[in-house]
Amino acid sequence: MDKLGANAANSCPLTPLGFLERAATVFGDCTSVVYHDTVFTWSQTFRRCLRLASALVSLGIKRRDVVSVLLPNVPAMYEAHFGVPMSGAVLNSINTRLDARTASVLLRHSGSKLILVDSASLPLIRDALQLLPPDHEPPRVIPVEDPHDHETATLPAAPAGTLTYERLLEEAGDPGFAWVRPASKWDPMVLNYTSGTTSAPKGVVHCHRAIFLVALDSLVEWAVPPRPTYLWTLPMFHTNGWSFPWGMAAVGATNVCLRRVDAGEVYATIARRGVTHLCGAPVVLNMLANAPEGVRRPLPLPGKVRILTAGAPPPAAVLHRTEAAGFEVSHGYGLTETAAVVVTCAWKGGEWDRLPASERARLKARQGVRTPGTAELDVVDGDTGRAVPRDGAAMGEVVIRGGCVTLGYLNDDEATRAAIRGDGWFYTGDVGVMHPDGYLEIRDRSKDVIISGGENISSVELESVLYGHPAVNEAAAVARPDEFWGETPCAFVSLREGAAERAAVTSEEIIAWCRERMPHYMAPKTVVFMAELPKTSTGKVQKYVLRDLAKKMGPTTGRGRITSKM
Ligand SMILES: Nc1ncnc2c1ncn2[C@@H]1O[C@H](COP(=O)(O)OP(=O)(O)OP(=O)(O)O)[C@@H](O)[C@H]1O
Repeated sequence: MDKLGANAANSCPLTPLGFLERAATVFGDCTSVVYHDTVFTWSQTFRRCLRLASALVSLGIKRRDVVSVLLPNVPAMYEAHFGVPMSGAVLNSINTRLDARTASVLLRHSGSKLILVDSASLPLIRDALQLLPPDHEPPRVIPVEDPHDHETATLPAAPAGTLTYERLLEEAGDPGFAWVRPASKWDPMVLNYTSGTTSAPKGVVHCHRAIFLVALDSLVEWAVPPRPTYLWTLPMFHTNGWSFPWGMAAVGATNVCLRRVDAGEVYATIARRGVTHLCGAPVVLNMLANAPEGVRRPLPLPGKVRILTAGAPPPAAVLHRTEAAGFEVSHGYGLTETAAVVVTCAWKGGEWDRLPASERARLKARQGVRTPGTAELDVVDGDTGRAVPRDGAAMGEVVIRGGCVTLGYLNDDEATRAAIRGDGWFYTGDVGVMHPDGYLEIRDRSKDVIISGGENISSVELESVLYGHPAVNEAAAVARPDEFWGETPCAFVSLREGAAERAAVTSEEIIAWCRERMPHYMAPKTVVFMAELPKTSTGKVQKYVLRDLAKKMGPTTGRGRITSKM
């Protein structure tokens, strides 16, 4: 036994890029990507990705160079997930909703050599490049045109001779290219910036091995069958669409691209294409569930549509409403640093299935257990580093270990050391409890906990009660300074369009609703109505913006309740 181990045949570097080569063999004539009337098969997608990879090499891109993309969910974005790393480069997806200043900071930080840019984002990228320091070599810009989009179609065409994406593939691409395989499973493959919810975005690097593991793990955990029809509602720029660009090649899916996500388009596409699977942050579920009846067509849904939600805590009321609209919802938890969902509320069936719908939603709002591919998950006490009791009450920091964890933050050793510690855990910065049945429940981000009179108040718990109010569309709770208690909860809410209860709702009523359902000290002392809550580009509520607003309102005086409209 002692002499056996790794050998030349069993230790070739793990990479998800091989999924595409296999898909071209198994599913060669089946649809791979569809966007309006553009339809590709798996053998075409494979050849287009090889063309992209070889064209990048011909432009001077080398192993470990960073190649960025600033694209919505169009076919070129899907192809970049294979084509860019098949050239040996590291794929860096930039969020299309960023402003020029942030995009410029990311381009500078990543040292990006080339960027594929959607026509609609060309003005933004031009501004971003102008903000780069004069001694910084700017990335080469390759425009990606979209003949199907009426907004970009009205933009002036690229000047003759411009090397656009399609011309690059056509003129410099070799469909028989021997793609650049990673030299090691640890070779970097993707660089993603965090959403910037709590601090400036950090550059998270993942290797081929991690992406290989999480892509397969996510398919297994979500029980994705062969040949699903997958609707791209989740932006691929958001943590690489939680690894599903690669996973969908492994199962030979039909990838239905969607440039913009609105409820009407999603419902219409589900019916037109026979969609079976889609992913979305809770904000997308809320949009689908709260869409007016005229938009929610056809009713009932034409077939089983499964949604995986992650990215922010889904309130039980939102899960309940989405399932009532006919979707089958799975709930997962992950971070940019874990490349995809690594914890899921694995559904036990049996007794759980027999519970009332609202109780099922409450159970499903828990984040759950580690996925099969994640080695370990725990909640530890910040002072002792020991696991907290599994009593559903003791709070601690959520820690994870496994092949999914990032190589680290690009050019930020201090942040890497703070997150990946000597004790072998990755510290998530999320606060949670472990229930007696071994299921994790996130209570907050450590920076979002409200501390009132020495008691920790979970903003997530309070939000879940607020979401249960029939007139509430969105809710977020933050700390407001208080002269007596230190901090008190301040709720920001937007109201549902057309809800009968909307006209009559008052802040007193919202406060009373909460006080009936939770300990009084946890109920908001202040309620602020807003037309819409401020969100990050990945759809998360920007609590730091709300915290600033709450601070600017000045301290409450302990017992006073102040309400306002914004
Ligand atoms: N199912 C979930 N339930 C609760 N929170 C979730 C869930 N999924 C993700 N999250 C939250 O999202 C975070 C990961 O988000 P992401 O990696 O996009 O960047 P960010 O943390 O929002 O940004 P930054 O690190 O720059 O502040 C997690 O740490 C957690 O707080």
